[in-house]
Formats: sequence, C-alpha cells, structure tokens
Amino acid sequence: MDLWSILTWVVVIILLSVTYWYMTIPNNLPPGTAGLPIVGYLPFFNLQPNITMDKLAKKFGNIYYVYMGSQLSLVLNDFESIKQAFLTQGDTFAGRCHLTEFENTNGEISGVVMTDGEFWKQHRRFIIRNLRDNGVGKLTIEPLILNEIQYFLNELKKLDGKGSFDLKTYLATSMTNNINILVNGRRYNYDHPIVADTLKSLKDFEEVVQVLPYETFFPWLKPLLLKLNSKRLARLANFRAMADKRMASVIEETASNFVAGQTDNYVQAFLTEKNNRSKNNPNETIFTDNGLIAIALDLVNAGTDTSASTLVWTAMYMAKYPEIQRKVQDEIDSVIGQREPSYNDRSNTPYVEAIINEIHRIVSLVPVAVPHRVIKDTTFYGYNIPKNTMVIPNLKAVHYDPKLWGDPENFRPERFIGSNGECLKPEYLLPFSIGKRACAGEPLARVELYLYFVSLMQNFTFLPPEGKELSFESPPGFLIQPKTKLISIKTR
Ligand code: HEM
Repeated sequence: MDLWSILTWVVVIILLSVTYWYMTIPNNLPPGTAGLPIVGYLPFFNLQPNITMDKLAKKFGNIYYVYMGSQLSLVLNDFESIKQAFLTQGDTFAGRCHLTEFENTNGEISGVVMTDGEFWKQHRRFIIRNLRDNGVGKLTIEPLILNEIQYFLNELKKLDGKGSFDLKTYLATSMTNNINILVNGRRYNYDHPIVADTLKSLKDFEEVVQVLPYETFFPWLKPLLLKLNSKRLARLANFRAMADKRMASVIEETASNFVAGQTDNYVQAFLTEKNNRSKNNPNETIFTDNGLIAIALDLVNAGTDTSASTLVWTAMYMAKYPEIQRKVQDEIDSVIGQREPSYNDRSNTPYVEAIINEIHRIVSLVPVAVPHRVIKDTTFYGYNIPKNTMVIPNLKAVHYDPKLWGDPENFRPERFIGSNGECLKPEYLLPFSIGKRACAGEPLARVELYLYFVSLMQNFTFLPPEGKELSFESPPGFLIQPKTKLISIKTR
C-alpha cells in the first residue's frame, strides 16, 4: 500500500469514528458537550473538576451533559436541580459508578460508599441504625467523645510556645479514635501502631487519589499502567492492601472476645446480625466477613479526614480573623465557661453554629460529593437521561451561588444569624449532600465539630504560623484540604 492509500484509510477511519461518536449521543439530552471522540471532555478537566464544571455551566446552564471518555455524565450546578434529582427523584439517582480508585486488591468494589443496590441499601440502613443505637445523635456518645477530646487537648497543650505545628495530624488521630470507639469499641493511645498505620495510609490516599482519573473511564489502562510501574497506582494498591490487613486484624481481635448477641459496637452488631441471618439462610450474601472489613474501612476512611480537615480549616479561619475568634470565645465564655461542653449547648451558642456553617459553605470540603449513577432510564426537567449516566452534583457551586448568598467570597458567619439572634439553617447549605446517599456519618460529624470547636476555643487562641502567611491553597483531591496545615496556638 502506498503512502496516499494509508493516509486515505487513516482519514476515513477518523471520519467514521467521529461520525459514530456523535451518532451515539442519545437524543433529547440537556445542553452540553461530547468533547473529542473516545476521550470526551476528559482532557479539558482541571484536576479540581468543579472549576471546569463552573466554566461549562456558564456556557450550557446549570444542568448539562458532558462525556468523560465514553461515560455520559450529567452535571448539576445549582440547588434546585440537585434537590430535584436527589430528593424528588431520589431512588432513580441513588446509584454509584465503578470508580477504579476505590477497588480493593481483587479489583472489586465493596463497602457502603461505592456500592449500590440491595447490598448498599441494607448496609446503609444497618449503619445508621447501629450509630443511633450506640448513641450517635443522642447524648450517650458524648462522654466518649469528650473523653477522647481530653487526650487530644493534653497533646496540644504540650505545643504551646513551641512554634507552628501540623494540627491535622493531631485532629486526624483523635477522629480516627472516635470511629474506632464506634466500630470496635476501643480507643488507642496516640503512639499505637494501628493509629500510625491508619494515618499513613490515609495520607497516601490523599496524595494520590483523583476525582476523574483516566483509568476509571478506560479500565484497560489500569493493568497497563501497573505494568509500566505507575507510582500513583502502586501507592493506591499499597494503601488498600495495608488498610485491608489492618482492619482484618482489628476485627479479629474484636471477634475473639465476642459473645453471641452483643451489639455494643459496629463489629459486634455485624457479627450478631450475620449469625442470625446464617441460621435462617446458610447462603447469606449480604453480611459477610469481607463485607465487614470493607464497610468498617469505609467508616474509618470517610470519617477521619473529613471531620479533621473541617476543623483545621476552622482553626485557620480563626487565625485569619482574630475579631471573629474573639467574638466566639466571648460567646463560649459567657454561655459555657470552663465546664465541659455539651451538644445540647448549641441552641445557646448560635455564633459557634454560624461559624461551623460558614466553614462548611466557604470550604465546601467535598466539592462534587461522590458521583452518583442513574439506575434506570428517566426524564429530568423534560430531558431524557439514560440508565447508567454518571451524575455529578457541584455542591461547591451551590455554596458560591451569589443568588443564594449575595457575597459568597467573603467569610461572614453573620449571614447565618437570624433577626432574633438564632442560627439559621438554610436548606441550600449542603456539606453532607442530600437524599438517599447523603453522608451516613452526618450526625456523628455534627457532634464532633461542635464539641471539638468549643473545646479548642475554651483552651486556645489560634495564630498564623510564626514568620509565615496563612495559605488557603488546597491540592487537588476528593476533599478540599489545606496544602499547608501549619498553625500556632497560644493557651488562654
Ligand atoms: C465534616 C465531615 C463530613 C463531611 C463534610 C461529609 C460529607 C460527605 C459527602 C458529601 C458524602 C457524599 C454524599 C453523596 O454522594 O451525595 C458523604 C458520604 C458518606 N459519608 Fe460523610 N462526611 C463527613 C463525615 C463523615 C463521618 C464522620 C462519617 C463516618 C461515620 C462519614 C461517613 C460517610 C459514608 C458512609 C458515606 C457514604 C454514604 C452512601 O454512599 O450511602 N462521613 N459524606
């Protein structure tokens, strides 16, 4: 074949694939873009996808489609469309996509965060019931968290006058203990290998996880990249292997002291449920040993960095706005004084609540939540949305919508204070998302944020790191985490 024939064939193949690409776009989608054949719009996405999503919303409106590789995706960029999808059409929009970043070492997706269908439904219900039974959302969890806070405060007190330090490590250590208390009924000393190992693996994950990695949309890439020694994928695989091993040993320890019928912590309750089900059905597939490892890990992974980073941001904003810090300390001094705080105090401390709300809004810690999936063909605002469309809610766009907030760029807790001095709870503040897939740990996170923030403000004043400017930059990732976590404290 001569050169001209080869070139002609190449042009024909390109034209055919472009035609095929555009012909396979379903009819009656909302406005949007298919991007380029095969790769879709993926190459044009910023590593912080919400930035690109905002730009596309300016062109296509608040509901639009975009292709990630050949994966059709629906982006929801305002409160009304997210509410319609996740509340009004909640069941249809409650699926999850297969994200390779969350595969276990066998290439499977398990646990509760990334699964859907009957397995997810039963486990989500079980987790929420178990957290409630163990006192989350009620006051019975409070003494356990307050006890953990004492250990945490004692560590921080040693740092006064010693220059700036990484607050996140201390907070993550303490938060992971709160989850340990719920999952396996015990806290660990801060130098215990389980704690060090958990923090190391979470740090590894934070450094390498991507929201829209190419391997998710081109699964054949993953084995290829692993063969080519991709450091990122190797670290991800290592994170998962270490985490599975650690959790298996924690569960084994808890199970070795387990007496049939116990339900004092999550592992015990799970084993009791599993035994009861196995008696009735020897082929039980929902409550399994591997399921327990994956779900317990999900709780540790979802419940550690989220609450810890929210509190690091809070400390940084307090250091940046000393007059706001002074005002909240005054409120705490006059309402609670030096006694231990209680979650019941919150109705008398509206400014504490307003600051926590404003941190949720301005930080938007999980900017695009976790992608959802449409589980059956549906219509949405008159458009046809096919089964298996990925759905990405841009929660950060809601938190920065000037129509809802007026001056979203400003840190202004007062926006949450009502005319009678009470703390407002607008329905469009969505840090935990909404609907069937909303954060299962929200009640725990709310108690933690309140008790830790009040305890910190009773004991310390936050200051910028010595000799340095506070930086509010954050590296790309699932969570918006501060790039530089250094901060100074002064004991009050
Ligand atoms: C400030 C703290 C937290 C924030 C901002 C947060 C936020 C979120 C968000 C946005 C989602 C995704 C919702 C969606 O897909 O629509 C989520 C899911 C989840 N979170 Fe949290 N979270 C926090 C703390 C926690 C804690 C402490 C736990 C653990 C006990 C937890 C457990 C979970 C679980 C299990 C899911 C998956 C729910 C499902 O897919 O059904 N989170 N969280």
